[in-house]
Amino acid sequence: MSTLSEVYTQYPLKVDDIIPLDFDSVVTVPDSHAWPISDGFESNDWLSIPTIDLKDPDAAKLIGHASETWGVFQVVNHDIPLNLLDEVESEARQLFSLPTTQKLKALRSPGGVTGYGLARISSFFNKFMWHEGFTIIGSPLDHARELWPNDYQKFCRVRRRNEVAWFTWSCQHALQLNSYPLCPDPNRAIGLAPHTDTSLFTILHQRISGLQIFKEGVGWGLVQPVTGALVVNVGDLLHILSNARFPSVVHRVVMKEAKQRFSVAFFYSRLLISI
Ligand SMILES: O=C(O)CCC(=O)C(=O)O
Ligand SMILES: [Fe+2]
Repeated sequence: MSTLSEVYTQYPLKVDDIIPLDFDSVVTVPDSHAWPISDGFESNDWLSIPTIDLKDPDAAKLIGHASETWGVFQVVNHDIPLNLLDEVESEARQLFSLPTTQKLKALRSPGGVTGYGLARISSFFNKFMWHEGFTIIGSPLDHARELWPNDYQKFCRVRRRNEVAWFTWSCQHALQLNSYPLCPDPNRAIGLAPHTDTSLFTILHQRISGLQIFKEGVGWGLVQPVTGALVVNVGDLLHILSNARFPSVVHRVVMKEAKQRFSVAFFYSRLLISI
């Protein structure tokens, strides 16, 4: 079986599908980033996805049920310190606030997986998204050195503490930092176009609303941010391994608040333990 890195090397992207817009330099949404108005980005409906307390004795049963019926749920009481989530977001904020020329020093290579750039799904759409991302697999040391030549250790330390806190068993994973800059016309732009994650499952931290889930028979609805909660969604691998018992949830990001939005996603992939 090929690894993700091998597949990406075999199918390199065009550089245009990697370099984000210089968001600070635009006052209107350029045509390249303007999506059809009919896509309903302005809807403010909330979806009441389940919130599960991990200290609840029935948590495992509730997770199974939520995964089958929704493919997505939120968890609270997860024991990941809230100050660590704050610290990771603060590092993301500092990274994305760097001047564009600096960020481009850590640009993902055309056949690469890690570094700064547009979402990998960009090449599947004829419009660009209002998004910039930074992907970490393993150590981000080389990219961090490019971004902060004199102060790269702090970023690596926070990333390492984060990894230790989030990963209680051994598996392949990627950490994705997402930034959705302030947009002059939020109803014409999309943060991330509809997609499913290729992971087994994804764990996401969002503080500001914008994540929407597509629910069959209901349509698009926002996932309400709950302080300290993490959003967990089923990805394609689990969908396949469970013989479609757990649906890989279709989701997107719309521009909802007049603030730059950040999110942190962990993509859990192949488990290295035998089950
Ligand atoms: O920013 C979000 O809320 C979602 C991010 C996401 O879907 C992704 O990184 O795959
Ligand atoms: Fe996603």
